[in-house]
Amino acid sequence: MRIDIVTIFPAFFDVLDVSLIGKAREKGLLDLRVHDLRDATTDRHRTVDDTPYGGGAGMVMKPEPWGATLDAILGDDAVLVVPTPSGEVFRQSLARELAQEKQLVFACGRYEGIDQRVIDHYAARGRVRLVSIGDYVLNGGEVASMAMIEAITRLIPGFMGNPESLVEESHEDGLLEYPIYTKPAIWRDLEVPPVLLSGNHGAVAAWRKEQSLERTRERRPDLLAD
Ligand SMILES: N#Cc1ccccc1Cn1ccc2ccc(-c3cc(N)[nH]n3)cc21
Repeated sequence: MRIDIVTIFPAFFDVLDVSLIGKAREKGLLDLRVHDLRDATTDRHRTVDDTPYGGGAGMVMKPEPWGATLDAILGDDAVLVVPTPSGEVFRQSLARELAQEKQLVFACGRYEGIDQRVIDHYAARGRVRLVSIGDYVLNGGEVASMAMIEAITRLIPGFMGNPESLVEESHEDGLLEYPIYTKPAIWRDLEVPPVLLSGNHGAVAAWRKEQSLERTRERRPDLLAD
């Protein structure tokens, strides 16, 4: 998979050189490129924003630098992902869907957002997804893109050392994951549930399923509503 990130803060993504994403890049599983939007500006001040038509507070990102940058990097079957507070909510199902794509391009806006004509132009020529990571307002698209990139890339075959660990995670089966424990068997007078020490795999599986259901009922009843 190829992932392109367009941002005015390219250094924000230096962290993607480490951890599993860094290893996936070394293994050739992931071709990740970060682009500085200001490199597509043509004025001395490398201007990327201007005042909004119709008035109002804040600044709007100019369309020209976006057009020049996206024209240069968008492949024919790329998906342009635009983080925004006013998008569809990012869930595990969308992470799984986007993990199947050949190229994702993340457009990280700042200020009050990107001139609408950029979205309209590329939506008329290809696939654009406007995506929110939750009902709260960030200062830009970088944090949202980082969260989505981590959720997506960990689903790429060969990315995680132990693919089994992906199966029983929260949200993979529509439920929250069960409680987990490791040694020691007793810690500060707190014991590990005896079933987990029983060696009875069937009983362990049944207990874990019940725990997932109970946890989901308590914390996220919305996930159980049809
Ligand atoms: N747009 C906008 C906007 C609108 C009003 C006030 C502040 C902003 C800041 N902003 C600029 C770019 C941008 C990108 C994504 C988010 C974002 C995503 C989620 N889930 N929350 N916030 C915010 C972003």
